[in-house]
Amino acid sequence: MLDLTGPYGIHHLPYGVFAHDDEAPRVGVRIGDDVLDLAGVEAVGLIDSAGAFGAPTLNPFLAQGRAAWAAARARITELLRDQSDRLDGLLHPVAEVTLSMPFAVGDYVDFYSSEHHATNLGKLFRPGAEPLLPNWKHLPIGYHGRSGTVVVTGADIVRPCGQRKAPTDEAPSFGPSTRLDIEAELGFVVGVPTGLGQRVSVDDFAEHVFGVVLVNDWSARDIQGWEYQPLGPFLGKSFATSVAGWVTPLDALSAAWVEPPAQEPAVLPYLTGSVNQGLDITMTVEWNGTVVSRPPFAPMYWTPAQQLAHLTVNGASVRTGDLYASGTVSGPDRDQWGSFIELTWGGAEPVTVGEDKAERTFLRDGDTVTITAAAPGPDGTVIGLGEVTGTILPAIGG
Ligand SMILES: O=C(O)/C=C/C(=O)CC(=O)CC(=O)O
Ligand SMILES: [Ca+2]
Ligand SMILES: [Mg+2]
Repeated sequence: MLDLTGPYGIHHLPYGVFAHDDEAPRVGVRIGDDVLDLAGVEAVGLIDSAGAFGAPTLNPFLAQGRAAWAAARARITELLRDQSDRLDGLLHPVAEVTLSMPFAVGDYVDFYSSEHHATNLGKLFRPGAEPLLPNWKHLPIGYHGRSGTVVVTGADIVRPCGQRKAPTDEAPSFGPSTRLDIEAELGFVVGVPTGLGQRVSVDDFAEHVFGVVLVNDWSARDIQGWEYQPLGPFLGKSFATSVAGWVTPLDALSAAWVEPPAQEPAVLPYLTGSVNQGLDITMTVEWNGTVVSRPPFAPMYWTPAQQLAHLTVNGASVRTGDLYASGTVSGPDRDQWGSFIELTWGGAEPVTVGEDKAERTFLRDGDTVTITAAAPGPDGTVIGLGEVTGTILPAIGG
């Protein structure tokens, strides 16, 4: 029996790319603990995606736009409700498939939209200075990341090497990062592209963005702390960024929209709109199996629609498969912070993790971090987002 009511029930239907046995990777939709092979469903004539579901990435489907996304979702819902035996052989247990990158990442942008995270990092990176810089409440701060190093959940993360220089060091040194960290984030996946010179208004967000995916923006704080001024993060974050294998369509999140925090001072008109909402999503961060934090997305200061409006206000185009991440999701309370540099306050206050109750400040080789999340679905149901996991491997050639 298919599980139609759980966190991956019929109200959710996230898309991913999977391979089963020796078959080529193709698009599937998750239902409970199973994956429905949508390329197979199309091959037997039960759905029509103009071939998009046979592709090894979601990109062709993402490019089709909101009407096609809605039609596919309606048809898949109908087929699963019928539980027709025509789907026999097209459902595979999730445990028996291999997930690959769900979409080919176009450009990758990382924002910095949690006031709590920005304040904490300001205090840790720039002690004695005003933690929030003067521009922070006027525009969603972000930087362009490295799309070629975005990897899917389960990929091992090799500890990066680089230059670092603590304020007390006389000169920089080179070696494996000793302050390797995570950042729990929510990513937004662009479906419908824009041309050069075109802006996406706050109200047009849902015409362009297909859905959301959990992100772990691995960060080497020692490398970052030395290199980041004045141009921002570079090699301290570009070695790897992990995403979950399942992309949750916005259409599944209709019950999760919430009023975002009030913005004071008032923002410029291009950052306003009649539909400008936050999402009631709560993440769970596990370090070697121990839950160390539950970051809430609802208090994020800048909304995803404002982020996209800002990203395109200068006429920069977006492409199908572009990924923009929210920035680290940290809430007001200590057990809601989305990075270890915050949770251990710069490495000064270790946390206890794992079965062996080991003390940790930053990541050690062999450590595993897993991020999941939950959001309200329609009629009291729950949407489970997940999971993005990665294990740290020793540095190479340090
Ligand atoms: O305040 C800083 O200098 C640095 C902040 C970050 O490292 C955060 C970042 O990558 C953006 C985010 O995830 O919020
Ligand atoms: Ca980040
Ligand atoms: Mg990264």
